[in-house]
Formats: sequence, structure tokens, C-alpha cells
Amino acid sequence: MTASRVLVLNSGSSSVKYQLLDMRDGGRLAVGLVERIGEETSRLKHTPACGESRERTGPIADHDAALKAVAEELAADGLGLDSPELAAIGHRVVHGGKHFTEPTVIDDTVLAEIERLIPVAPLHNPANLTGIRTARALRPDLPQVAVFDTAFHTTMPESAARYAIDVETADAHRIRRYGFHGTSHAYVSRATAKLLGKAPDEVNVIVLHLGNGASASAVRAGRCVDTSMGLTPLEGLVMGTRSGDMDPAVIFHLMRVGGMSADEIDTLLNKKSGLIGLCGDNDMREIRRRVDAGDERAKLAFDIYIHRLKKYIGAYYAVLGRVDAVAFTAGVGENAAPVREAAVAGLEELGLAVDAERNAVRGDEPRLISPDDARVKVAVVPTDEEMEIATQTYALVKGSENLT
Ligand SMILES: Nc1ncnc2c1ncn2[C@@H]1O[C@H](COP(=O)(O)OP(=O)(O)O)[C@@H](O)[C@H]1O
Ligand SMILES: CC(=O)OP(=O)(O)O
Ligand SMILES: [Mg+2]
Repeated sequence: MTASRVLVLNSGSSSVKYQLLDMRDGGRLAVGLVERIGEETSRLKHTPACGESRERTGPIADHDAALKAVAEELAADGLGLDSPELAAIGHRVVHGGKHFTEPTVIDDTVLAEIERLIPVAPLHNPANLTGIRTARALRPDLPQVAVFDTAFHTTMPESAARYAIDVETADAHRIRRYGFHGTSHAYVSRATAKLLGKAPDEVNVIVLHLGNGASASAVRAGRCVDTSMGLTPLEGLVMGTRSGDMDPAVIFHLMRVGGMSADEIDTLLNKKSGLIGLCGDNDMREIRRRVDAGDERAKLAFDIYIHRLKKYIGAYYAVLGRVDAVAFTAGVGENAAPVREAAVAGLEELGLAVDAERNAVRGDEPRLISPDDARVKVAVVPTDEEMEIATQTYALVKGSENLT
């Protein structure tokens, strides 16, 4: 029997999403989520294919404890990490810098590089590292593979990747646009081509990944040519708790006039800005409920969110020259019909429109929400970062087995 299972760990700043997949048929043997890590109200939800969902509530102190709890849940279903059927563990790693352009088997050198990049992904890389270290301790013999959020964006031309700052300073500090959510942008742009009945290299797609973190990308013939996140996942769209774009001089002003430290401003812009800073809520469901109830602050937050999104659709339309489809994905993009409607409203001259009835339909499958005669298709394409990570992990592990 050859090992054919892959465990995927997607460790976020306060959560771990995981899936155990059988790569012979892509079947999901178990999926789960640990939320609110580090709080009193942590929750683990585990759903095995062979039975009912189970929940654990109560404090889970850190990512190490979270992963150990996940390992226990898997073991309870006979799917423990000690299984000989496990071929590899695939990890989402947010920042891979310029160095990592492909999925990579993790060794001590790779770990050190991920650690070196912590200052440019302070919310994400530490969590990813803990996930890797704990998984390695549990199964030291197993290949652990890192799949980087930045990898898909390494095809960007210098004109998109470079900031217009002094070249020597930028190079000395490796300052450039790296871009994130690449696994999702890659998966969704390919799935969008498939939905249109085309090969990925035949279409130009604008992908809008709208989760808690949010980013847009311009994908020409299957290759990323621009993306909204930058050196760190702070730039670009308005997000749940992050500001996205603003005049960088705001930072000097807050330091000189507001008396704030660099760390305080970092926390302000990453954790207390975006939707939560504007209206006190970062969940689009709650914001829509408030907007519908006539709440002015929620309405302004929603309008700022949409205004920024629309600017990026226009910008990437110009970058691509010809657009075949705009694809909405992730928590907000897949579920919030009012966001999709508002983002595209008024863009008829660009060939973009949303059909209200189609937009209202909910579902898990990729689908078109534009009218039949639309020049540019608008699509909802559920992302599947875990499946993409598993596929890349398994291909790498099996490929290297075949070579030996
Ligand atoms: N039914 C829904 N309607 C509107 N927004 C939703 C819905 N479900 C989830 N969301 C939004 O999606 C966000 C989470 O998206 P997700 O892609 O899971 O984020 P992340 O991976 O960054 O944690 C929530 O914060 C919420 O704003
Ligand atoms: C890179 C990033 O912002 O990721 P997430 O949306 O998971 O926070
Ligand atoms: Mg996400």
C-alpha cells in the first residue's frame, strides 16, 4: 500500500483550518477549524467523513495546543498522525519572500528563512512556524511541505513589483511588492477559466479574494501580473481589521503629531482599522444587518469598502487591457451578494454587469452571475486553498519519490 493521504494545515493569526485528504480520489476524510486561539472562548470543530461533527469549546492557549487537539480528534476517528497512509503534511506559509517560488520540502534552512521573514508577515508567519514545528515533532519522519502565498505572484513584472523609492534602499531591505493569497488566486483563476470553458492561458481574469484579509489580482493568461497586497499583507483593499492603501505620510504624522510608536501604529493599522476601525464590526454579515437597519456608520464603512474595491477593478481592467472575467471568492466574495452587486454597479460601460436573480442564488459550485450577453463575465468561484496545497504537496512528494 502506498501512502496517499495528505494533511493540510492553514494556520492563521488566531485560527487553524485543516483537512485530511486522500489524493487518490481527492476525498476529504476530515475537515476542521480551530478558532479564537489564545482566548477563553476557543472552539474546535471537527467533521470526519465517517461521522457527525464534534465540537470542543474552552481555552486553547496557542497554536501548539491547537494542533495537538487536532491530532487527538483525528486519532479518535482512526485517522491519527501515526497512520502509515499519511504521505506528507502540507503547510500554508504566508510569506516566502523572493526566494521561494515553488512548494518546498521543509528542512532547518527553510524554517530559518520563514523565521527571518516574520517582520514582514507578523500576523501570519509565526503561526505558520508553530504549525510546522509541532507537526514535525509529532511525525519527524514525514515530509513537511511549505506552500507559499507569495509564490503565484513571483511572475509580476518589475514595473508592478517595484515601489517608486530609491532603488539601493529598496534592494538593501528587500522592499518590493510580494503579494499574498497566491494559492487562492492561482486556484480561482484556473477554476474561472474552466467555468468559461477555456484553458487558463486563454483568459484574463481579475480575482477578488475577499475574506478577513482581502486582495485583488490581475491574471493574464494564467500568470499574475499585478496584485494589491505588497511587502506585507497590509496594502490594498479595505479588510476586516486592516486599513489597506493610505498615504504613507499618515504614519509620520501619527509619530510626530500623535506621539505614537511604530509598534502602536502597526497594531492600529493591522488590527484596529479596516471595517472594524470604521464601524466596530469586521464581519460583513453584521455590517449588512446594520446597514439594512439604517445604521449610518456601518453604511459609511460599507461604502468605503466598495469604493476601494471598485478602484481596483478599474485599475486591473486597465492593466490587463482585455478582461474575460471578474471572479469573487473567499468568505465575503462567496457569500455577500450585496458586495458583489455594489462593486460592479455602474461599470456597464466596461461590459460588466450582475444579474440580480443569479447573484441571489447561494451555492458551493463555481457559477456565473452576469447576464448571458455580458461582455465580461462576473463569477462566484469558491476558493479551495486546502485542496490546492494538498495537490502541490502530494505532487512534490510523489515526484521526488519517483526520482529516487
Ligand atoms: N454568509 C456570509 N455573508 C456575508 N459575509 C460572510 C458570510 N460568511 C462569511 N462572511 C465573511 O467572510 C469573512 C471570513 O472569510 P474567510 O475567507 O473565511 O476569511 P479568513 O480565511 O481570512 O479567515 C467573515 O469575517 C465575514 O465577513
Ligand atoms: C495573507 C492574508 O492576509 O491572509 P489571511 O486572509 O488568511 O489573513
Ligand atoms: Mg483566508
